[in-house]
Amino acid sequence: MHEPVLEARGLHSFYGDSHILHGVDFTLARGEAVGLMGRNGMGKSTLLKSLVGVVTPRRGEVVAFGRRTRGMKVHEIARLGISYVPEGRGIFANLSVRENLNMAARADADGRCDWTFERVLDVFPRLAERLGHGGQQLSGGEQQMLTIGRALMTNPQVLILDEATEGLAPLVAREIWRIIGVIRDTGIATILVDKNWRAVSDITDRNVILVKGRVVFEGSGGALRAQPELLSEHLGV
Ligand SMILES: Nc1ncnc2c1ncn2[C@@H]1O[C@H](COP(=O)(O)OP(=O)(O)OP(=O)(O)O)[C@@H](O)[C@H]1O
Repeated sequence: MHEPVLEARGLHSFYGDSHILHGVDFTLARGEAVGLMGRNGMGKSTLLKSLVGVVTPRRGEVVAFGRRTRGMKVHEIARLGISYVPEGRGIFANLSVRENLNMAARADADGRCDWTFERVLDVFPRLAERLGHGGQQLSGGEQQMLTIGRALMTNPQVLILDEATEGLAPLVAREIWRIIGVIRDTGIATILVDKNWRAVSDITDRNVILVKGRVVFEGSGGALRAQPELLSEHLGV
């Protein structure tokens, strides 16, 4: 296996007195795509937020690119090469598509700029046709594309997508899945959370199921499909 780029070791995270993560271990290797699954409220978003420093774990540690992140600020962790796209869309509604993309641009931690404006537009031909449009003029699917495009403009080594297809029509969601597949093929390590476990596991190398803040399964899409009882018990399908 490749070296880990992001790791959680024995994470315990809380909101006030609510104990949400109960000793979660999680690893993402360089270039790997991992699906994070589980029913509503099981702690998926909390794990993502703990990995990127939005939530500070009370116990355990997060290691990003070999560095312990405890005490680091959210933007400092991001600068190591992690782009986190939370639920909902992170664009500037009053700026154009072009401005939204250019604003996000930065080199990676080694000063490399593999993802240029042009390359991002190659992945999102739809955005290329709407460069002058304001964010608020875009459809939900286009806003999601712009959100992911902005994430790529930061030249991340790790891309974390929480519910990227939420609320999108099936055809639009399918286009987003195609794009996520293209991004994975470029070698960016990816963590995906999405209600559509089938679409997730078609793309990922490995999948992790969380139940009440604990990892109960880790395996390939094939292993997941071969255990329908897991799917019905933990994913409600
Ligand atoms: N800011 C918060 N303050 C208090 N409790 C929270 C907060 N955010 C989430 N929770 C609670 O923490 C638990 C885990 O939520 P989390 O969002 O991590 O789950 P999830 O698996 O991502 O599910 P969902 O798909 O519903 O977002 C839930 O019980 C939720 O109500």
